[in-house]
Amino acid sequence: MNAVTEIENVTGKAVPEPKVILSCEDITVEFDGFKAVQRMSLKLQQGELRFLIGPNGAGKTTMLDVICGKTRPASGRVLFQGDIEITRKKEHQIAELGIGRKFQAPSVFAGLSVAENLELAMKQNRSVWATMRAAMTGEDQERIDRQLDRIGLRAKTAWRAGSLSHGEKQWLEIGMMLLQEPSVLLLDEPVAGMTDKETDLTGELLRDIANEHTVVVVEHDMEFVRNFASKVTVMHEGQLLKEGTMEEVQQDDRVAEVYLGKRRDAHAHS
Ligand SMILES: Nc1ncnc2c1ncn2[C@@H]1O[C@H](COP(=O)(O)OP(=O)(O)OP(=O)(O)O)[C@@H](O)[C@H]1O
Repeated sequence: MNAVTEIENVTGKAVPEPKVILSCEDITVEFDGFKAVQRMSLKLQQGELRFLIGPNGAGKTTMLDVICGKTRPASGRVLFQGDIEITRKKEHQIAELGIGRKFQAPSVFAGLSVAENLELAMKQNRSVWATMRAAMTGEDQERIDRQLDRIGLRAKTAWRAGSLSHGEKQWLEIGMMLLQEPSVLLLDEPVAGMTDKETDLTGELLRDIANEHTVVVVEHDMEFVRNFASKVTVMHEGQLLKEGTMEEVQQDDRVAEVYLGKRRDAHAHS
Protein backbone atom coordinates (compact mmCIF):
# COMPACT_ATOMS: atom_id res chain seq x y z
CA MET A 1 0.00 0.00 0.00
CA ASN A 2 2.84 2.37 0.83
CA ALA A 3 4.76 1.87 -2.37
CA VAL A 4 5.86 5.26 -3.61
CA THR A 5 5.38 5.79 -7.31
CA GLU A 6 8.42 7.31 -8.93
CA ILE A 7 8.40 9.74 -11.80
CA GLU A 8 11.30 11.27 -13.69
CA ASN A 9 12.04 14.92 -13.14
CA VAL A 10 13.52 17.20 -15.81
CA THR A 11 17.05 16.00 -15.10
CA GLY A 12 15.91 12.42 -15.68
CA LYS A 13 16.35 11.59 -12.01
CA ALA A 14 13.63 9.58 -10.32
CA VAL A 15 11.76 11.53 -7.64
CA PRO A 16 8.90 10.28 -5.48
CA GLU A 17 5.52 11.39 -6.81
CA PRO A 18 3.36 13.01 -4.11
CA LYS A 19 0.54 10.70 -3.13
CA VAL A 20 -3.03 11.87 -3.71
CA ILE A 21 -4.96 11.32 -0.49
CA LEU A 22 -8.33 12.76 -1.45
CA SER A 23 -9.86 13.22 -4.83
CA CYS A 24 -13.19 14.92 -5.55
CA GLU A 25 -14.24 14.17 -9.10
CA ASP A 26 -16.83 16.17 -10.99
CA ILE A 27 -18.94 17.02 -7.97
CA THR A 28 -22.34 18.63 -8.51
CA VAL A 29 -24.58 19.59 -5.59
CA GLU A 30 -28.16 20.72 -6.04
CA PHE A 31 -30.47 22.35 -3.51
CA ASP A 32 -34.03 22.34 -4.88
CA GLY A 33 -32.74 22.54 -8.43
CA PHE A 34 -30.15 25.26 -7.65
CA LYS A 35 -26.63 24.11 -8.45
CA ALA A 36 -24.54 25.21 -5.46
CA VAL A 37 -21.55 23.25 -6.82
CA GLN A 38 -21.09 22.39 -10.47
CA ARG A 39 -18.69 19.76 -11.79
CA MET A 40 -16.04 20.68 -9.23
CA SER A 41 -12.89 18.60 -8.98
CA LEU A 42 -10.28 18.85 -6.27
CA LYS A 43 -7.20 16.71 -5.66
CA LEU A 44 -5.26 16.87 -2.43
CA GLN A 45 -1.75 15.54 -1.94
CA GLN A 46 -0.73 13.88 1.28
CA GLY A 47 0.69 16.42 3.72
CA GLU A 48 -0.36 19.59 1.94
CA LEU A 49 -1.94 22.73 3.34
CA ARG A 50 -4.57 23.82 0.83
CA PHE A 51 -6.59 27.01 1.03
CA LEU A 52 -10.04 27.11 -0.53
CA ILE A 53 -11.12 30.67 -1.26
CA GLY A 54 -13.80 32.49 -3.22
CA PRO A 55 -16.58 35.03 -2.75
CA ASN A 56 -19.63 34.41 -0.58
CA GLY A 57 -21.81 31.64 -1.92
CA ALA A 58 -19.03 30.20 -4.13
CA GLY A 59 -19.65 26.69 -2.79
CA LYS A 60 -16.61 26.29 -0.53
CA THR A 61 -18.46 25.12 2.57
CA THR A 62 -20.64 22.87 0.45
CA MET A 63 -17.48 21.15 -0.86
CA LEU A 64 -16.33 20.49 2.72
CA ASP A 65 -19.84 19.21 3.51
CA VAL A 66 -19.61 16.78 0.58
CA ILE A 67 -16.18 15.51 1.66
CA CYS A 68 -17.26 14.88 5.26
CA GLY A 69 -20.57 13.27 4.23
CA LYS A 70 -22.86 16.01 5.52
CA THR A 71 -24.20 16.70 2.02
CA ARG A 72 -24.77 14.17 -0.75
CA PRO A 73 -23.76 15.30 -4.23
CA ALA A 74 -26.22 14.84 -7.11
CA SER A 75 -23.33 13.49 -9.16
CA GLY A 76 -19.60 12.93 -8.97
CA ARG A 77 -17.58 10.97 -6.46
CA VAL A 78 -15.06 11.39 -3.67
CA LEU A 79 -12.18 8.95 -3.36
CA PHE A 80 -10.06 8.65 -0.22
CA GLN A 81 -6.60 7.06 -0.13
CA GLY A 82 -6.77 6.05 -3.76
CA ASP A 83 -9.69 3.71 -4.11
CA ILE A 84 -11.96 4.08 -1.10
CA GLU A 85 -15.13 5.66 -2.38
CA ILE A 86 -16.68 7.72 0.41
CA THR A 87 -19.35 9.56 -1.59
CA ARG A 88 -22.26 7.59 -0.17
CA LYS A 89 -20.84 6.89 3.27
CA LYS A 90 -22.34 8.31 6.44
CA GLU A 91 -20.65 11.16 8.32
CA HIS A 92 -19.49 8.98 11.21
CA GLN A 93 -18.04 6.38 8.82
CA ILE A 94 -16.05 9.08 7.03
CA ALA A 95 -14.84 10.46 10.36
CA GLU A 96 -13.74 6.97 11.40
CA LEU A 97 -11.81 6.57 8.15
CA GLY A 98 -9.76 9.62 9.18
CA ILE A 99 -11.37 12.76 7.78
CA GLY A 100 -11.96 15.32 10.54
CA ARG A 101 -14.11 18.43 10.22
CA LYS A 102 -13.96 21.54 12.32
CA PHE A 103 -16.68 24.13 12.02
CA GLN A 104 -16.18 27.86 12.42
CA ALA A 105 -17.31 28.22 16.04
CA PRO A 106 -15.15 26.45 18.62
CA SER A 107 -16.85 23.50 20.23
CA VAL A 108 -15.11 22.52 23.44
CA PHE A 109 -16.54 21.48 26.79
CA ALA A 110 -16.44 24.83 28.59
CA GLY A 111 -16.82 23.38 32.08
CA LEU A 112 -13.95 20.91 31.70
CA SER A 113 -10.26 21.67 31.90
CA VAL A 114 -8.01 21.81 28.84
CA ALA A 115 -6.52 18.45 29.84
CA GLU A 116 -9.95 16.87 30.33
CA ASN A 117 -11.09 18.04 26.91
CA LEU A 118 -8.03 16.44 25.34
CA GLU A 119 -8.49 13.21 27.29
CA LEU A 120 -12.08 12.95 26.16
CA ALA A 121 -11.10 13.52 22.54
CA MET A 122 -8.47 10.81 22.74
CA LYS A 123 -10.93 8.31 24.15
CA GLN A 124 -13.13 8.88 21.11
CA ASN A 125 -10.38 7.49 18.92
CA ARG A 126 -11.91 4.05 18.85
CA SER A 127 -9.26 2.18 16.93
CA VAL A 128 -6.44 3.38 19.15
CA TRP A 129 -8.58 3.09 22.26
CA ALA A 130 -9.49 -0.51 21.48
CA THR A 131 -6.00 -1.67 20.65
CA MET A 132 -4.12 0.24 23.33
CA ARG A 133 -6.50 -0.16 26.23
CA ALA A 134 -4.05 -2.32 28.16
CA ALA A 135 -1.13 0.04 27.76
CA MET A 136 -2.92 3.29 28.51
CA THR A 137 -1.72 6.07 30.79
CA GLY A 138 1.99 6.70 30.11
CA GLU A 139 1.76 6.64 26.37
CA ASP A 140 -1.54 8.50 26.27
CA GLN A 141 -0.19 11.21 28.54
CA GLU A 142 2.72 11.63 26.15
CA ARG A 143 0.36 12.02 23.22
CA ILE A 144 -1.63 14.63 25.11
CA ASP A 145 1.52 16.47 26.16
CA ARG A 146 2.72 16.52 22.58
CA GLN A 147 -0.50 18.18 21.44
CA LEU A 148 -0.43 20.60 24.39
CA ASP A 149 3.00 21.78 23.27
CA ARG A 150 1.91 21.95 19.68
CA ILE A 151 -1.18 24.09 20.37
CA GLY A 152 0.71 26.22 22.88
CA LEU A 153 -1.53 25.46 25.86
CA ARG A 154 0.87 23.55 28.11
CA ALA A 155 0.86 26.34 30.70
CA LYS A 156 -2.94 26.31 30.75
CA THR A 157 -3.51 22.56 31.10
CA ALA A 158 -5.59 22.98 34.27
CA TRP A 159 -7.59 25.99 33.03
CA ARG A 160 -11.28 25.63 32.38
CA ALA A 161 -11.76 25.62 28.62
CA GLY A 162 -14.49 28.22 29.05
CA SER A 163 -11.98 30.71 30.41
CA LEU A 164 -9.66 30.51 27.39
CA SER A 165 -9.58 33.22 24.74
CA HIS A 166 -11.43 32.61 21.49
CA GLY A 167 -8.18 31.75 19.72
CA GLU A 168 -7.08 29.37 22.45
CA LYS A 169 -10.43 27.57 22.26
CA GLN A 170 -9.91 27.10 18.53
CA TRP A 171 -6.42 25.67 19.15
CA LEU A 172 -7.78 23.37 21.84
CA GLU A 173 -10.36 22.04 19.41
CA ILE A 174 -7.65 21.53 16.78
CA GLY A 175 -5.61 19.63 19.41
CA MET A 176 -8.67 17.50 20.18
CA MET A 177 -9.07 16.68 16.51
CA LEU A 178 -5.40 15.77 16.18
CA LEU A 179 -5.68 13.26 19.02
CA GLN A 180 -8.10 11.36 16.84
CA GLU A 181 -5.28 11.07 14.29
CA PRO A 182 -7.13 12.10 11.14
CA SER A 183 -5.36 11.89 7.78
CA VAL A 184 -7.30 14.89 6.49
CA LEU A 185 -8.48 17.93 8.46
CA LEU A 186 -11.16 20.22 7.06
CA LEU A 187 -11.27 23.65 8.70
CA ASP A 188 -13.89 26.32 8.15
CA GLU A 189 -12.52 29.86 8.69
CA PRO A 190 -10.32 28.95 11.66
CA VAL A 191 -8.98 32.48 12.22
CA ALA A 192 -12.30 34.34 12.11
CA GLY A 193 -12.54 36.50 15.24
CA MET A 194 -8.90 35.99 16.21
CA THR A 195 -6.43 38.76 17.07
CA ASP A 196 -3.55 39.36 14.62
CA LYS A 197 -1.15 37.55 16.93
CA GLU A 198 -3.48 34.56 17.28
CA THR A 199 -3.96 34.52 13.50
CA ASP A 200 -0.21 34.30 12.90
CA LEU A 201 0.20 31.58 15.51
CA THR A 202 -2.63 29.66 13.87
CA GLY A 203 -0.92 29.90 10.48
CA GLU A 204 2.26 28.47 11.99
CA LEU A 205 0.26 25.75 13.74
CA LEU A 206 -1.45 24.74 10.49
CA ARG A 207 1.89 24.59 8.68
CA ASP A 208 3.26 22.39 11.43
CA ILE A 209 0.20 20.12 11.30
CA ALA A 210 0.42 19.84 7.52
CA ASN A 211 3.76 18.05 7.86
CA GLU A 212 1.88 15.00 9.10
CA HIS A 213 -1.71 15.54 7.99
CA THR A 214 -3.43 16.99 4.96
CA VAL A 215 -5.17 20.24 5.84
CA VAL A 216 -7.89 22.04 3.88
CA VAL A 217 -8.81 25.54 5.03
CA VAL A 218 -11.81 27.52 3.80
CA GLU A 219 -10.81 31.12 4.36
CA HIS A 220 -11.92 34.70 3.74
CA ASP A 221 -9.02 36.48 5.44
CA MET A 222 -6.86 37.24 2.42
CA GLU A 223 -3.91 38.50 4.42
CA PHE A 224 -3.83 35.22 6.29
CA VAL A 225 -4.02 33.30 3.00
CA ARG A 226 -1.22 35.40 1.48
CA ASN A 227 0.99 34.79 4.49
CA PHE A 228 0.50 31.06 4.83
CA ALA A 229 -0.78 29.52 1.61
CA SER A 230 1.41 27.59 -0.77
CA LYS A 231 -1.41 26.28 -2.94
CA VAL A 232 -4.79 27.93 -3.35
CA THR A 233 -8.02 26.75 -5.00
CA VAL A 234 -10.42 29.50 -6.01
CA MET A 235 -14.12 28.75 -6.45
CA HIS A 236 -16.73 31.00 -8.00
CA GLU A 237 -20.42 30.27 -8.49
CA GLY A 238 -19.97 26.61 -7.63
CA GLN A 239 -17.10 26.03 -10.02
CA LEU A 240 -13.34 25.88 -10.03
CA LEU A 241 -12.06 29.26 -11.17
CA LYS A 242 -8.31 28.88 -10.65
CA GLU A 243 -5.81 26.74 -8.83
CA GLY A 244 -2.17 27.48 -8.18
CA THR A 245 0.27 29.34 -5.97
CA MET A 246 -0.94 32.51 -4.27
CA GLU A 247 1.13 34.46 -6.79
CA GLU A 248 -0.47 32.72 -9.76
CA VAL A 249 -3.92 33.22 -8.29
CA GLN A 250 -3.30 36.90 -7.59
CA GLN A 251 -2.11 37.49 -11.14
CA ASP A 252 -5.19 35.89 -12.67
CA ASP A 253 -7.51 38.53 -14.15
CA ARG A 254 -10.67 36.50 -13.59
CA VAL A 255 -9.80 36.03 -9.93
CA ALA A 256 -9.09 39.73 -9.55
CA GLU A 257 -12.40 40.53 -11.14
CA VAL A 258 -14.64 38.18 -9.17
CA TYR A 259 -12.85 38.14 -5.88
CA LEU A 260 -9.71 40.05 -5.06
CA GLY A 261 -10.79 43.06 -7.14
CA LYS A 262 -14.10 43.21 -5.39
CA ARG A 263 -12.35 43.23 -2.06
CA ARG A 264 -9.99 46.00 -3.18
CA ASP A 265 -13.02 48.02 -4.28
CA ALA A 266 -14.67 47.37 -0.95
CA HIS A 267 -11.60 48.69 0.87
CA ALA A 268 -11.31 51.66 -1.49
CA HIS A 269 -14.82 52.74 -0.61
CA SER A 270 -14.58 52.16 3.09
N1 LIG B 1 -28.77 23.66 2.69
C1 LIG B 1 -28.88 24.53 1.68
N2 LIG B 1 -30.04 24.74 1.05
C2 LIG B 1 -30.16 25.62 0.04
N3 LIG B 1 -29.13 26.34 -0.46
C3 LIG B 1 -27.94 26.19 0.14
C4 LIG B 1 -27.74 25.27 1.22
N4 LIG B 1 -26.43 25.33 1.59
C5 LIG B 1 -25.85 26.23 0.78
N5 LIG B 1 -26.74 26.74 -0.09
C6 LIG B 1 -26.45 27.73 -1.15
O1 LIG B 1 -25.40 27.20 -1.94
C7 LIG B 1 -24.50 28.22 -2.33
C8 LIG B 1 -23.10 27.88 -1.87
O2 LIG B 1 -23.05 28.00 -0.45
P1 LIG B 1 -21.74 27.76 0.40
O3 LIG B 1 -22.09 27.97 1.82
O4 LIG B 1 -21.13 26.47 0.03
O5 LIG B 1 -20.81 28.93 -0.12
P2 LIG B 1 -19.44 29.46 0.50
O6 LIG B 1 -18.50 29.63 -0.63
O7 LIG B 1 -19.01 28.60 1.61
O8 LIG B 1 -19.90 30.88 1.02
P3 LIG B 1 -19.44 31.69 2.34
O9 LIG B 1 -18.07 32.12 2.08
O10 LIG B 1 -20.41 32.83 2.36
O11 LIG B 1 -19.58 30.78 3.51
C9 LIG B 1 -25.04 29.51 -1.75
O12 LIG B 1 -25.80 30.17 -2.74
C10 LIG B 1 -25.93 29.03 -0.61
O13 LIG B 1 -26.98 29.94 -0.39
